[in-house]
Amino acid sequence: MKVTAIGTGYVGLVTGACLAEMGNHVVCLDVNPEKIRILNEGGIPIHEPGLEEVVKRNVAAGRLQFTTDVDMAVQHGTLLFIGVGTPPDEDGSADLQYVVAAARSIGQRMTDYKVIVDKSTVPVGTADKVRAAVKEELVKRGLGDMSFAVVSNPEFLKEGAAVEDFMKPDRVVVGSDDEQATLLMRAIYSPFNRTQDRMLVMDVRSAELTKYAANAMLATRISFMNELALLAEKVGADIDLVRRGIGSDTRIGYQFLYAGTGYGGSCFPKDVKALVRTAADTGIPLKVLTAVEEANERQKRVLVDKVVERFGADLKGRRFAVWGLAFKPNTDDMREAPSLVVIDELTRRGATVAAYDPVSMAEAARVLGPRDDVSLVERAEAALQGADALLIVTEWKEFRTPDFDAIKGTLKAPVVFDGRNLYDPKLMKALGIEYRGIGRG
Ligand SMILES: NC(=O)c1ccc[n+]([C@@H]2O[C@H](COP(=O)([O-])OP(=O)(O)OC[C@H]3O[C@@H](n4cnc5c(N)ncnc54)[C@H](O)[C@@H]3O)[C@@H](O)[C@H]2O)c1
Ligand SMILES: O=c1ccn([C@@H]2O[C@H](COP(=O)(O)OP(=O)(O)O[C@H]3O[C@H](CO)[C@@H](O)[C@H](O)[C@H]3O)[C@@H](O)[C@H]2O)c(=O)[nH]1
Repeated sequence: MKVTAIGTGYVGLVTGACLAEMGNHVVCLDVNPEKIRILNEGGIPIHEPGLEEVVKRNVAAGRLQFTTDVDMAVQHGTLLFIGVGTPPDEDGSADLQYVVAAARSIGQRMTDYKVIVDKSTVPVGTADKVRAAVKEELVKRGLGDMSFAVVSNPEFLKEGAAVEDFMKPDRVVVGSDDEQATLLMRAIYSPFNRTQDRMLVMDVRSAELTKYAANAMLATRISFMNELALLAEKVGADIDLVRRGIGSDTRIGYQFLYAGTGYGGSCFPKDVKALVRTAADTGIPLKVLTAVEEANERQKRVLVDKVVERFGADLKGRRFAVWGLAFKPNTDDMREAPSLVVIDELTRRGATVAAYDPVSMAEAARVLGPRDDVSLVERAEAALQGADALLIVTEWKEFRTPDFDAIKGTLKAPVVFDGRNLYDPKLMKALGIEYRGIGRG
């Protein structure tokens, strides 16, 4: 099939590459010429395990191309996947300007039947807005009768595992009110659907809400555990044992129950906000979700609260090693990363920071800019030099079994604040390391 992916970010590029891998002919369009230049020169603008191989293979096979040429891209696809950003607006609602712009650019150029697929995370009712924008452009061209469909197909991939998630989805949600479009969606997803039928076809509004419901549920689990971790500390319990204890109940399950430094990334924070906003506008305030967001804001500060408890509120003259800058492992993405709050809170109190991350050093340099109070170092051990304590913010694999002797020998005093509960408190005690995790009373 002929497919166009509009937007070559995490969602658009992964969608385009994975659909090409299944034999489709895919054109990926972006308005950012720099991204398209990198892709056309064989590079990948984001860090995503396995993506480079898929892209290279399909470019070489002539099934995948990248362009800024909107005319060509719109003409090419029968299915046009919109995967552009939907950042939070000032009031927390999703800013739909990029989605609507993409829709208009289709309406301004299409000459035959198209299925326009909303893959971006968008509030209920967006498909109607997309339909109206396309129609308006067609009417301007005197083509008001031209047939097209708008389908909702929210994406559930996780960064750091995007290719794997796309290739082996738990489910493919399709919101469609158009029979022909549903058939085409079934066809495009059939290779991902072979062992069992993973496709859930529903009405458009339910599909749009499903995406927010999934992220909100996962964020709720995390905030719930983070709050419980605060309680565990006070009552002398260990949140990790509590996690195992409840996760073993199949009704609860083990996933997304890790207490930490708060959820970050480009999705949970903005999607929780947007759903809270939609609900408030509708007159159905979501009280649980409002609390989820508040708990998360507090949680991002918990690690520094522990530093303050140990070293005092005035951190002038202190230096801290920070391990982990990306919002989670296996990505270089720092959008809404808890590390940014940790660094801000430490430096605001007068401390200096030496930070290390296995892949997001370039992104960190871009996001943080040149600063006297933050140095980005090339090796984890280098961050420890002259530091009063180590703070672990992201649970990269290479931090799981570090050289504890080196940590002890290099820090000014052996103090570790572990925002991801990577180590056994008993082991740390035995090693003579002062250790503070999350929720380990
Ligand atoms: N990142 C994720 O893990 C993830 C997962 C599921 C859903 N989503 C949702 O998917 C959407 C995209 O997220 P992302 O992380 O891939 O975004 P991103 O910021 O990485 O990429 C968006 C891309 O769209 C491009 N773009 C903007 N307007 C355009 C236009 N009119 N035509 C062509 N290209 C245009 C931008 O230049 C950018 O390259 C969001 O709604 C997000 O909530 C993201
Ligand atoms: O037990 C857990 C699990 C996750 N997190 C944090 O939660 C955030 C989000 O993690 P994750 O969900 O793995 O990453 P994302 O790439 O943001 O993926 C989420 O957001 C995407 C965009 O909507 C969805 O497609 C995915 O299904 C959804 O998991 C990160 O800061 C994690 O550190 C925890 O604190 N504890």
